[in-house]
Amino acid sequence: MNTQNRRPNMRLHRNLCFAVIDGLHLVFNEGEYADKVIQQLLKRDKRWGSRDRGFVAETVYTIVRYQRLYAEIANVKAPYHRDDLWRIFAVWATLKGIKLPDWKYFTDTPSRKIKGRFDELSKIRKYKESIPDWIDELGVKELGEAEWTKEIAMQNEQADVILRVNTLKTNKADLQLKLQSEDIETEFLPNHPSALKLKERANVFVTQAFKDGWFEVQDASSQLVADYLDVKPGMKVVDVCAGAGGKTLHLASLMENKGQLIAMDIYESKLRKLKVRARRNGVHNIEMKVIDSTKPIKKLHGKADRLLIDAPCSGLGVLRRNPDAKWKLQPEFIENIKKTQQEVLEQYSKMVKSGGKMVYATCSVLPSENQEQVQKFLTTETGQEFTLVKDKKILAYKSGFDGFYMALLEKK
Ligand SMILES: C[S@@+](CC[C@H](N)C(=O)[O-])C[C@H]1O[C@@H](n2cnc3c(N)ncnc32)[C@H](O)[C@@H]1O
Repeated sequence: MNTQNRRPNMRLHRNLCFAVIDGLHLVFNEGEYADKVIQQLLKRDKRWGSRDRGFVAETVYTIVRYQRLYAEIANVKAPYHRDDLWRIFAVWATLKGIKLPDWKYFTDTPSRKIKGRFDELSKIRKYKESIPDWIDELGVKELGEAEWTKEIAMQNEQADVILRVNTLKTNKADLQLKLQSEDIETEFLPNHPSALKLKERANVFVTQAFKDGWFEVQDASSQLVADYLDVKPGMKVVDVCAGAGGKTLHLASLMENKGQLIAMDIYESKLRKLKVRARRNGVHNIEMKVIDSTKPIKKLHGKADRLLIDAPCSGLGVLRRNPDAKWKLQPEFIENIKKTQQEVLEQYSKMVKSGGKMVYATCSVLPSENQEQVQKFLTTETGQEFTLVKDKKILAYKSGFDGFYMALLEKK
């Protein structure tokens, strides 16, 4: 785990630590999203170099990841007073072996006691991995003790940055060279035909290659979804939970910009983001439709060669990217989202034409959101028209990438 990543030579800088404390306050006490908070924090001081920015981002993320463990060791309870946040920070720094400066926030920090408590609590998974009791129980129930223990440990690791090359504009080798010219080293990933992995973290969004639409940032597991749908140029393809279009853009590349790609979502704001991304990617064949009634769906009944249902889910496969989800998720949300998953399968699958195919995917590792949903769907009246061709369950601890599920179904 991260806490054993000791950095004894690191010096703490006051303004960076203040930024971390402010960020933790916003995430823990104001319920803001960690990624948004970090984005804002990094704009705070233009003089910060990449190391400073890295410190702020990584420290906030790590403390959010290990909130329960650190708060327990620091003996503080939410909502956290500013002094409590400093105590949590001191726990993080002590466990990393960082020498605490003589600032007033750190007087009387009991370093030996902190290490002792850490050793004790590390024997208990819900503290060690810093998860609410109910998520721990759910994980064990769904995946079994052994598998869950490994999976949740991996879900606490920092995720690699993976790019997907936009083959409408370039190829992997040229992208690699172009990034190299901007001091960003990458490597290819076996079994992921469009992926490049960054050897070291870097802000890729400021590169010319990104501005020119040569790549998108997309995890390696997520990149397998569009491939799974087996699209061909010229087809009519519907991406019905398109969001901001990570997978829509990939589908457009695989379709070589030929054919019709309909991106739908219940939120217009998300589709607007897709519009901007599509322009940068040089994608011309996307039509966007907001689902504001059953009408746009019914109009497409029996029309699609391919359908992607990238369903809303618990996100329990992507905690590495969204560590705050551990604290934001609620059991009722998961129960409700499972109902939505059945509904979207039932309603949207009607868009697939006879002989057409559909992929149901989630970024969750829970069988109850994945294979069990597909099995349940296959027993319904609509589902009986489909056969399951294949499915893939990706666990982060086995793959090294996000936890994902995808099932390919064919309409008879
Ligand atoms: C997993 S996210 C999609 C991510 C996106 N496909 C991507 O690759 O970037 C699920 C999406 O489903 C949308 N959604 C939620 N309920 C929906 C519904 N009933 N019908 C259609 N879309 C829905 C959400 O707004 C969200 O954008």
